[in-house]
Parts: sequence; structure tokens; C-alpha cells
Amino acid sequence: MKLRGLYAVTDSQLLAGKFLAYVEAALEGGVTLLQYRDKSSDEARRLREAEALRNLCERYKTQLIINDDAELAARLGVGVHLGQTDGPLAPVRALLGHKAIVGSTCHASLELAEQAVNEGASYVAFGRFFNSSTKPGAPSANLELLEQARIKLHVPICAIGGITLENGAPLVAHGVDLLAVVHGLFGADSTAEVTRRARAFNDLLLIK
Ligand SMILES: Cc1ncc(COP(=O)(O)OP(=O)(O)O)c(N)n1
Ligand SMILES: Cc1ncsc1CCOP(=O)(O)O
Ligand SMILES: [Mg+2]
Repeated sequence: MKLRGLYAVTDSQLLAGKFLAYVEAALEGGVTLLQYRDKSSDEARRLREAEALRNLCERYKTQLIINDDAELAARLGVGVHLGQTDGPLAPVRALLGHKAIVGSTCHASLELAEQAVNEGASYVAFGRFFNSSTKPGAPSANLELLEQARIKLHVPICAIGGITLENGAPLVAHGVDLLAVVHGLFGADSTAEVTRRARAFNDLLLIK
């Protein structure tokens, strides 16, 4: 199955008090991948929230990805996203099996992306493309990189970092398959607005 569409990424601070309601609103609008991104070390809460997300994702036929934590992903039987400091990819691919989705952060580097593909990545993520209040210090990437990546790589390409409905179209035009979004999706005043934004992101990607 070709991965293409909106990649919703959760944020524990932004979604405090409205976590499941806002996630479900996004799923209602159409989400291809949902990433549980929680940087805390509260293992019990992380397990509880990840299980709740897995149940929601099953209902909406969305694939759940756990950020950083391959063991939690293995425990739940879902995918994982690993950054450059989150440990090597190959053993995680072996742990989760060949069908699992394993994503890799490649910042603005084609070399890192080629290495990730060789180690078994299902998709590669570049960014940040714009200013991000969620991760302001993330290294920046540009549109030219995407053109080279499209030629060289044969896995889905994900873009992340400050993506909104207003600035996402050029990324899609330059070959991005997955738009990974926190604020541009969940930084909304109501569940209805989250659903509207999810649908509009799918329109950008020409997904019905
Ligand atoms: C889809 C996607 N792309 C990039 C990242 C960033 O991963 P990482 O560099 O490990 O940073 P943290 O998110 O762990 O702070 C991501 N999570 N998802
Ligand atoms: C996790 C991550 N990695 C690079 S930018 C970023 C944050 C994305 O969040 P936002 O869509 O709010 O900029
Ligand atoms: Mg990480």
C-alpha cells in the first residue's frame, strides 16, 4: 500500500484537556497516519493514551505510529518513527517485522535518507520546512531537496515543520506524499475546525 495523505502528529501540551476529542475530529476528516508524540516519561499514561489511540485508529482504519519508542510500538503492534538520536533502525525493523511502518527523520540530508532506506525505512521525513513553534530548533530543509529526493528515493516522502493549509501546496507540488502536521491541524478552536482542516489537507493532496 502506497502511503500518501495527512500525517497527524499529536502534541501533549497543545491537546491537553481535549486529546481524544481533537484526535477523533482529525480522523473524521481523514488521516493516513497518526503519530503519538509524547516527550514525557510517564510510562503508565503513555501506555494508556497509546492504547486509546490504537482503538480509535482501528475504528477509522488509520495507521498508528509511536514516536521514539519501539518497545511501546512492539507492545501495541503498531508502527514507529525514529529520529537520528533514537537508536539504529535495522534492529527496530527486525523487532517489528517486515510489515510494520518504520519512519525515519532525515532533516535535510539525502545521505541520511538513503541510509534509512537501506536499513528498512518505510518512509523518510524531511524538515522543518517552515518556522515551527512545536520544534523551533529543528534543522531546516528546502524545496530543492525534495526534487532530488523524489528522483533518488523510492519510498514515500514526508515533510514536517510549520506546515499549514496556506503553505502546504508547494510541498505537494514538489513530490511530498505525507504532510506531517501538529499546529496547522490541532491548533484550532473547535473539533469542527480540526475536521475541516483535515479535509482541506486531503484536498491539497488530492485525496478523496
Ligand atoms: C514524521 C516525523 N518527522 C520528523 C519527526 C522528528 O523526529 P525527531 O527528530 O526524533 O524529533 P522528535 O519528534 O522525537 O522530537 C517526527 N517526530 N515525525
Ligand atoms: C517533530 C518535528 N520535527 C521537525 S519539525 C517538528 C514539529 C512539527 O510540528 P508543527 O507542525 O507544529 O510545526
Ligand atoms: Mg525522536
